Amino acid sequence: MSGKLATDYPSWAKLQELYDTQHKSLVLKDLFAADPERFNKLSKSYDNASKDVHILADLSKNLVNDEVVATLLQLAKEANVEKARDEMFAGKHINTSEDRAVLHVALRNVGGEFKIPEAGADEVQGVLDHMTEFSNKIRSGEWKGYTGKRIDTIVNIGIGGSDLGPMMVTEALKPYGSKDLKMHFVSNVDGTHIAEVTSECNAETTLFIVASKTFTTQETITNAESAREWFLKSAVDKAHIAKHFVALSTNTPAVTSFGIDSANMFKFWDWVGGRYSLWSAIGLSIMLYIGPENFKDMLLGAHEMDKHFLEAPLEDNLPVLLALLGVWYNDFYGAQTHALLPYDQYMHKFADYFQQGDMESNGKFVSKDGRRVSYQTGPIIWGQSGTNGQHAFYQLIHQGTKLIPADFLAPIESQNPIRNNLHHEILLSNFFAQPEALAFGKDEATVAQELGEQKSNEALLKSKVFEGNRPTNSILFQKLTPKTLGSLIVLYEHKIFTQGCIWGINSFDQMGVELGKVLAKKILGQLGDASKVTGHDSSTTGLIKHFQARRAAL
Ligand SMILES: O=P(O)(O)OC[C@H]1O[C@](O)(CO)[C@@H](O)[C@@H]1O
Repeated sequence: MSGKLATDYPSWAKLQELYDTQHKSLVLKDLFAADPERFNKLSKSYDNASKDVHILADLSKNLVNDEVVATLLQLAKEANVEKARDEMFAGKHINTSEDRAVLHVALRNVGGEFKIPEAGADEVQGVLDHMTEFSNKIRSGEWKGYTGKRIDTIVNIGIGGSDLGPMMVTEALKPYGSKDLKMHFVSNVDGTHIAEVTSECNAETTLFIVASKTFTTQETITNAESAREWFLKSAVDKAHIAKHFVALSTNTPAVTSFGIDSANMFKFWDWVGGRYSLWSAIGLSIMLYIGPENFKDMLLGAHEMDKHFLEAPLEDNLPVLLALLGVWYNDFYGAQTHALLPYDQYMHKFADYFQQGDMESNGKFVSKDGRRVSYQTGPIIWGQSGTNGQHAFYQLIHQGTKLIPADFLAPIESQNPIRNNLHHEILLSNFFAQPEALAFGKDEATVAQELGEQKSNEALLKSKVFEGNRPTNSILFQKLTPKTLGSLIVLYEHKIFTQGCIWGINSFDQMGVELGKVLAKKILGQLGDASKVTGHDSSTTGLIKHFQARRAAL
């Protein structure tokens, strides 16, 4: 990493100048009218070697011209994105604040193609083999619960990266999931979460997966202890825990002191960041559900997108292009957010997943070398599946006062082509229509013509105008298979990496989550006794005391 700030690059100043002098003329209607080849020039195809993953990313509905694109690419060069990328793949300790390598790419290094020194290939394969053997036993019914019955319910207990990835992927790959396993995910420390889930479980046939990289996370350990207490109410004998609790962690001593046999621990390493860990042992719930072969396919799809990121020239490199366009809106247009809008019901957790992936990675105001940056870093990521979002928040995207760049994603083939694909055609009509409406809008003259007599109603006339010129990426993929999903996730992972690199921040630590945790621990020690409530501001003290008084009156 260069240790530079984004503002140190000559292309940064050039982009500002381009924005100042040209943004008023970057009007999609005009840009398309001026260049009939715009779609062909600005849409990029990705096909893997075996031709079973196809992605088309149409970037033409962005507020850019050739000069802006060239300058953005120049920014990637000046920021040494390629060098930083190569350093990540080579195992350099690019997570500088924690002095760690960042090697989630090693977890999907199918066939050992990349030579990555720090990540022991044997160890990675060893854990995959352990996961495979265990998954096969559960899925075949060979693994029995304490009364001799097969496991039919999986409860993954974890939070953040130890929850969101497995949950998003098991939802996305439901068509590949086992019909014999019911999947649950418990994350929130609110007792309601574990209580509601266990109320649907039978202790004799439930497997709890305690997923925590550190095995110290308060929410996860509390939920795991409650699950163990619930389980022992039925099973009584602690020896039965071995058949019903497994752990996914880097922390062997904490796992064994919890009472989980080290043989039932699936290991990973400190070079796997929590929000990049679904490819590791943290993905055990995914493998149990979709089976080892499909899990391997997902890794392969991920690996192939890694290769694309490594090998494609910057101007054809999908993660790099998405990242650069994001920087253009985030830093020059002042866009605060970025919406992820998958038109595939199976991807309904995709935006939730990348809220952590992106915001925990790039929500940083300090550069790698400790300087306060003077520009915007990570955007607010949000969204939900289409067409539901259309009936919730699209009003604001179309006619609100904020610029909201958005990615639309959709499969060409539906997993459920019911009624001769009628639903899918309606869905995709919306997928095509929304970016068109956002880009080209509807002008006052057209509205007036449509209104006829009513056009004299000025307020009505104005309220029906769509200004357009709202940028989108449209990403069409063939079908949401394990391989394709693996590729799509990695597309966004490397987008985040590229942006972090340009902004000069460390995308791989998460210091911003610590302070709240420390304060909560201190407050927990004071909650039981009003006389102990000290060391807070008057608001926090007032709130705690109000809670204590109302609780005491119960
Ligand atoms: O897997 P662990 O160690 O329980 O951590 C859970 C999550 O907590 C965080 O450390 C902070 O939210 C995330 O980065 C991580 O994914």
